[in-house]
Amino acid sequence: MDREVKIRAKNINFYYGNFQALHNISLNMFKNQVTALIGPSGCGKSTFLRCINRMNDLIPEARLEGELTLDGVDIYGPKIDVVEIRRKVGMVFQKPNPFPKSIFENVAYGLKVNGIKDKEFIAYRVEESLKMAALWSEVKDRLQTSALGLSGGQQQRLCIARALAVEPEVLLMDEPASALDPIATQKIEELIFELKEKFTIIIVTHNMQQAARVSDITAFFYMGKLIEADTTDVIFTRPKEKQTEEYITGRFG
Ligand SMILES: Nc1ncnc2c1ncn2[C@@H]1O[C@H](COP(=O)(O)OP(=O)(O)OP(=O)(O)O)[C@@H](O)[C@H]1O
Repeated sequence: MDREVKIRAKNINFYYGNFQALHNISLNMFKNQVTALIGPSGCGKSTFLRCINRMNDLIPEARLEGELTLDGVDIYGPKIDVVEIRRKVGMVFQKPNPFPKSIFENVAYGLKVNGIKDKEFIAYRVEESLKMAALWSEVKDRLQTSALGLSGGQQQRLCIARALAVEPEVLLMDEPASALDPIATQKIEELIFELKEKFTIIIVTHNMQQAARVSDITAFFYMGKLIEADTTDVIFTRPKEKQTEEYITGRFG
């Protein structure tokens, strides 16, 4: 398969003060593929994910070493505009976190923050984004009602639409379905499958079946180290490392 590297991590070390949370992580993440980060609690999956859009910058005493590139450009380079990185690399969190505003305003938010004032364009992007997030048909007649009136699954798809509105290239998802029921989870998984046609997706999940269902590449983290990364099929059927095998067969973690 001809795969284009979208994000390249090379020898990443990450520290919270004196505590080293990531040890020498090197991983290629490919365009239009889903990369799943799996591993037991506290192994550094979310930390690694947050390095990609510089969310960890907000944490005092946090420090990164190594090289992280997006389309070959250093995400931590001196000339980088962090706001632009976060536009290109959108994020969806574990708990749906819509703003206490209307459905429309939630999706339009990022556009307005980016200085877009053209109302017609905003309305067009809101509709497009809600369609991409498979939510449009459920909300098109109530766009001006509060987002907080939506179900948990709908709220999460709204947060995905909000992330998509500013036309990102990469979508980071930190356990996006862990707070949802099985039906809402299935919808999110189907959505991920559709979205990878347009975006590069990196997902943290505790749920190994989910990783197996949605991802092309799986990376197994353990105690801040990347133990093994390979195609999802290889990781789940014939991993090379004993620790990976023990984890995916449920013998620890
Ligand atoms: N803001 C922070 N300050 C200090 N230490 C932190 C911070 N965030 C995470 N850590 C520590 O870094 C390590 C990795 O945490 P991280 O949240 O990345 O793991 P994780 O694999 O995503 O875990 P989980 O699956 O439970 O979310 C843990 O030991 C955690 O306690």
